[in-house]
Amino acid sequence: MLTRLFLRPNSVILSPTHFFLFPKLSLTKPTIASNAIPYGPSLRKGKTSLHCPQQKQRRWRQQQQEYQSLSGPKPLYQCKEDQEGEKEEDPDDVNMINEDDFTRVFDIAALRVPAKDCFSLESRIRGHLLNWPRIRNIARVPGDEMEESMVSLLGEKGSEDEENFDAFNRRIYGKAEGDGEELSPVLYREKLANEFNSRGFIKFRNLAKISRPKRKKKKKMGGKGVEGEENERERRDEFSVVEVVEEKEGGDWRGLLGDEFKGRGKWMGSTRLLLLDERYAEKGVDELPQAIKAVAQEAMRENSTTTFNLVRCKLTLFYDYWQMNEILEALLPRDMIIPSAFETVGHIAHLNLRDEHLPYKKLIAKVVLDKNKPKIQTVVNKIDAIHNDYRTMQLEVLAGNHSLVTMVVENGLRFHVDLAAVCVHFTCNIIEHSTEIFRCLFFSSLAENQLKSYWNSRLASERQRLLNGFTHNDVLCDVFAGVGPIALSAAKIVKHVYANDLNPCAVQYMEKNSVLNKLERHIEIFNMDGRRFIDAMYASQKAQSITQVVMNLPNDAVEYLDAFRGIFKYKPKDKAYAMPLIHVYGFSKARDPEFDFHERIRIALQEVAVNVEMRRVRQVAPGKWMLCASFRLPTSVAYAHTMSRMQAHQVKSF
Ligand SMILES: C[S@@+](CC[C@H](N)C(=O)[O-])C[C@H]1O[C@@H](n2cnc3c(N)ncnc32)[C@H](O)[C@@H]1O
Repeated sequence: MLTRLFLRPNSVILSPTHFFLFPKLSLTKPTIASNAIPYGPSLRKGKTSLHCPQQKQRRWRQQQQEYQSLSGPKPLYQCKEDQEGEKEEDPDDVNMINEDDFTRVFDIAALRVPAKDCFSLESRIRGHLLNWPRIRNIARVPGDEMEESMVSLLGEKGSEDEENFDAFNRRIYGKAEGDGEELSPVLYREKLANEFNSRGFIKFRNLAKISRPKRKKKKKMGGKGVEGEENERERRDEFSVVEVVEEKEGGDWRGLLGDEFKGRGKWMGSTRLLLLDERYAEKGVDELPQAIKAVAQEAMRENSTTTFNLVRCKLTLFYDYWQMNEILEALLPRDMIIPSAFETVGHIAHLNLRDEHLPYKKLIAKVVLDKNKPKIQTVVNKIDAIHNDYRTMQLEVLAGNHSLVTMVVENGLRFHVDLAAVCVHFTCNIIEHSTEIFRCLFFSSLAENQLKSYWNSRLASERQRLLNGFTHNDVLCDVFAGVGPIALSAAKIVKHVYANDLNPCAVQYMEKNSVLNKLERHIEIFNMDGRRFIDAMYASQKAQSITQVVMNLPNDAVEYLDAFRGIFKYKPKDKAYAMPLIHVYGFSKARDPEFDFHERIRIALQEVAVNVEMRRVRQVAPGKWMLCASFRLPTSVAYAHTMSRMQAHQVKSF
């Protein structure tokens, strides 16, 4: 999977000496005058706060340290972070990110409205609401919540009679309906029995549900059950807090909207805050737009008990609120390109940092990790140029855990990919190095210096397209199968698959993955050179059954097409063999990539393949395309008696 971020020069104005040290900037002043700042939330706006819990904790730690230096003996309690704080400051140290410095407090205004009306009001005045990304326009008011069932027991707001409280009393203490006398235990049990049937409560449906929770809904972490939803809500709310700092007296509202808008002396029912657009932060009631007043008046007319209040609020956005690019913009030097994308393989994020990023690699990785948890657990970066035939390069774990064994799920199948054995650095081959981030990985451990396995998440949709062309009558040959994303997915569809790869580790993983996905009976796996594999397949009885061949080694696959020359040369010509449909991948930098690729196919086959279906898979670098050509093997090639120049060369050198 590719995660895209913004690609733009860093626009934060920081002094060069402060570039990395955004956290060391003044905590009390916004970094830039807010009038120069665009609309919406920004780290360059708002106030930093010394009153949020994290800030308090930090100050407490500072005080502890001061105390230590003054009084000599260490305090009895010293937290782990304090101990770590004694280390010398390392610019590479990921702890350089001080999350508190990303806390911003914004003064805003809000309408305090009855909870039951908040959604309809929100949709009617949406254009005047805050509408900040990831911040809900409707906020809860801590302390004035009451359960719906409790409210219905207490009765409608404003009703003066005591009846509802009697009913409430009766439910709790088991009093009789009319006289309020307490029931005898026998009568009370009988009354309760009437309220049950065999499946649970009749009157309290919700209680009945609680008493019989559905098992599936009991999932804990991230599940979509009741608990999962609650966790999700908590998580979503963690990055921001809305607090009411001042309630405007209702006098103004009374003048504008009627007598009901008076101060909140007693509990008026559950309420919600409708967060108003930032431009109304300092406005009074009479300065609010006519549209808001009209909606309030109308709601008032419809229900005389409805009340509205204009309140001043503090919206605090924490480190968790800001997106990766915003944090990096603030941390990295001015004019530096913000790392724009990373590739993921299971729980691992792979960065391809430029040289200029290297001094900040741990910082960048920490932000990537923080902002993509829990899916991403490890962040790695290429640390060396591609330097051999296999175009291997070394990767370095920058942040998170060092586990590089991961699992990728594609097409409902699970694929184990072992990115390295034990060492922090590991070698990985890529098909082609370019300015673009990371293409294909052929991972291997440094210790063994051999390929581990290959995975390219970017080709998932291409693989799907290919799979759509297979039917259960097909027999497939995957010449360069890797750990088997095409071969194993196809094994679910087609009659049989013959899969091959030169890399023994890839083959080992392909075998493991076939067992893991219970497909071992539908696939036969080989470990040999692609050209030999084609020869072996067509020299055997399997030749007649093969209907499709996939050749996905984009740098070289086309050169292997010569292996198809003469595959049927010893077969009787009168027997009509079905020619396989070949899907071959390749790169082209030519101005006309399709023509160029067609030419290379023609040279390898020494024939012109007709009806070639050519498509551009994706652009892998500026001016460079990955292509896929699908064509039926020409009969003249299959029955050819002359060898291709490449085959002849091979025989000679052998
Ligand atoms: C681009 S990967 C394709 C893997 C798989 N088809 C996929 O989509 O993930 C190419 C694979 O070809 C293998 N390979 C490279 N040279 C080979 C050769 N001469 N014969 C057979 N396999 C080879 C590599 O080990 C690698 O796993």
